[in-house]
Amino acid sequence: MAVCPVYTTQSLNSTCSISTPSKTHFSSHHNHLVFYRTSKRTSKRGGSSSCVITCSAGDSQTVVIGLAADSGCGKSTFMRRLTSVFGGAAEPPKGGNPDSNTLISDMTTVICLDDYHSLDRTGRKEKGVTALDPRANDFDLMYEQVKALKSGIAVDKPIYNHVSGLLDPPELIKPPKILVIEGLHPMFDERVRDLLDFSIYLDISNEVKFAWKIQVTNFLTNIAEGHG
Ligand SMILES: Nc1ncnc2c1ncn2[C@@H]1O[C@H](COP(=O)(O)OP(=O)(O)OP(=O)(O)O)[C@@H](O)[C@H]1O
Ligand SMILES: O=C(CO)[C@H](O)[C@H](O)COP(=O)(O)O
Repeated sequence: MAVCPVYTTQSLNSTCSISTPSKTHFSSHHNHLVFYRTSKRTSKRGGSSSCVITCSAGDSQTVVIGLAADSGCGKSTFMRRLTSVFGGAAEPPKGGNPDSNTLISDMTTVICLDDYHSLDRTGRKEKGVTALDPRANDFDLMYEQVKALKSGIAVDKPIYNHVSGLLDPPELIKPPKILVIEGLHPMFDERVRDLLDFSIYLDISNEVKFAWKIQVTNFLTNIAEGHG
């Protein structure tokens, strides 16, 4: 399995290319990437190595990228960086639900798979399952909607409201050039997995994960105590 730092150029249909310098490293196996941190590596010639990844689909077809990671492992942070490289600021749908999890930029729409929770917060508590449990997610709807978007058909996607813990009325999602589905389970269901042109897993060690959690907790505590 090849391993190299992510000084990566990706090109889509040879018309769009991105360059994302990062300290994160990845290993490449077929078209699946596993990101992780490691010590600095250099090529045999002494310089940093680089890797070019190409992902393409038919001109009229939406390219679908799946980004999987556990909660709090940097999916949003990674996506913000990725979408900004594709162009334009990523923003929630204009005039829509202020608690929408969707981000739209010039070429890219990022859908959060939390929106396919079939059980709301109370429902999960009653059933004794977490959001990570496949039984708490509607994979049939996820498949139907990702398939429709990939085929150029708009969908009314549900919204899981992280503020209230409830399922809100759906929002209209139009097919973008690049569709990113990010969340706990973009690769769990075989039908959804087969729709992915490119998949990414952020594999964050517990040590780093806990450090980030502490960072967030300290930040929120400071705000709550008025030191923000
Ligand atoms: N590469 C990074 N370096 C340092 N901190 C990071 C990095 N990526 C994410 N973080 C921090 O980790 C925290 C969680 O990141 P983020 O919100 O992107 O994760 P998430 O997977 O989208 O979370 P959730 O599942 O709750 O939606 C944030 O405070 C963010 O600043
Ligand atoms: O972010 C998550 C998974 O990706 C959350 O863990 C899950 O959606 C449950 O959300 P909440 O704790 O707001 O009810």
